[in-house]
Amino acid sequence: MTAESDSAVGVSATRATIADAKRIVVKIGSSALTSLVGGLDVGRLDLLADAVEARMRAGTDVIVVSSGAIGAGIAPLGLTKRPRDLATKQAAASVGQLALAHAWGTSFARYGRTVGQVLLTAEDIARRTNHRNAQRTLDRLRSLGAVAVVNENDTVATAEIRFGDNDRLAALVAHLAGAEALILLSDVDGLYDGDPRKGHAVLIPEVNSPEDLDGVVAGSGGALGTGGMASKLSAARLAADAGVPVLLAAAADADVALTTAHVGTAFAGRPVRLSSRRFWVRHAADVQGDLHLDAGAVTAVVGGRRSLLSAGITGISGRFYGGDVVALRDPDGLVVARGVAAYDASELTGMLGKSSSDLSPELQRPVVHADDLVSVAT
Ligand SMILES: Nc1ncnc2c1ncn2[C@@H]1O[C@H](COP(=O)(O)OP(=O)(O)O)[C@@H](O)[C@H]1O
Ligand SMILES: N[C@@H](CCC(=O)OP(=O)(O)O)C(=O)O
Repeated sequence: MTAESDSAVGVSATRATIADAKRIVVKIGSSALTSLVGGLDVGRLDLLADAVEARMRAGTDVIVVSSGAIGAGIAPLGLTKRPRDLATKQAAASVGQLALAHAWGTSFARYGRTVGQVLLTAEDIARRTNHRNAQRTLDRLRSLGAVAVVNENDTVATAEIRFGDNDRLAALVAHLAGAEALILLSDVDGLYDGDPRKGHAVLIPEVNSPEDLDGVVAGSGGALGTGGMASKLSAARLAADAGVPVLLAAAADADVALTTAHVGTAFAGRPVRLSSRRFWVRHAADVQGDLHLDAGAVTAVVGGRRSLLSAGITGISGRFYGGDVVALRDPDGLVVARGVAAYDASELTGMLGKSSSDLSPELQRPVVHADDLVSVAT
């Protein structure tokens, strides 16, 4: 089989997985749902609800992640462009979220379908107990036949604890909900090798490995979008780690995207997904402190996938407790891995640089066990 036909098989396999998935997350970007002059585009929203309803009737559980709160709040507040400061963004979101939820509710009511609004902060996903709460709410909405419409809880999220963009939120929700596919709908019809607004660019139909992204320039978003193409690529990587394939397509093609998936760019999921715990360590958890490693420990942990022992730690920073996630830094200060610390920072202070035989028996466990450790490079 030639390399070309191999990749053709890859194309149909990923798209078939997306088309056949029994649980999916569909994320709609602000750029597709709102405009600066017209505000919320209710006609577009109806078409999206039509496509989601059709897929649900075909037997798939669908969770919607809808951006657009800030975009929908701009005109009613008499603003003329997307605000930049946090307080005005939050004011716009508080006005716009009401309009957005109402529009989704009205649109799905055409089918007798009930909508549940789920507003999440990054903390709701970073803490494992909150994480389970969100999971239970989504599960119960599904079992009651309602469709969940998720957005970031913009009015309470501060700059430090934001998801940053809804592409990332959608990928985290896909993991949390055990979805088998993620569909990102935007104002662009797929991934191009460069920003299509800036001149000639070529559509990339399939991304099967990081090498397929060589030379791709992921530019910024439009006047209303948040992260541009860079945030979609990092969300696709995050979803791939959870074994979830991603389709990036235009919202105008939502019907095709949600039926055959024969449109846009398809990103393959990892064949071997990270365990739920390691996924959480790498992508979802908040980092509470840092461990500074010597060169030998970096090699053992990153290259050899071994547990981190106190002998290889030269310093610590931050106030963390056993069970918290910490960043592991190399001698140049670069983060090379993340892991769950087995000890409190206060206990670790007296253990630095000591080999296990110099420590009392209760302190001889690894500082970060290999099962709780994820390199940031792989
Ligand atoms: N390499 C690229 N391929 C496709 N689109 C790109 C690329 N680089 C930048 N873009 C721009 O990213 C925009 C989509 O991002 P964004 O505005 O954040 O969308 P959304 O609101 O759907 O999240 C598109 O309008 C497109 O012009
Ligand atoms: N929570 C924000 C969405 C921020 C965001 O990520 O927007 P987008 O890049 O359009 O998906 C809002 O509803 O306006």
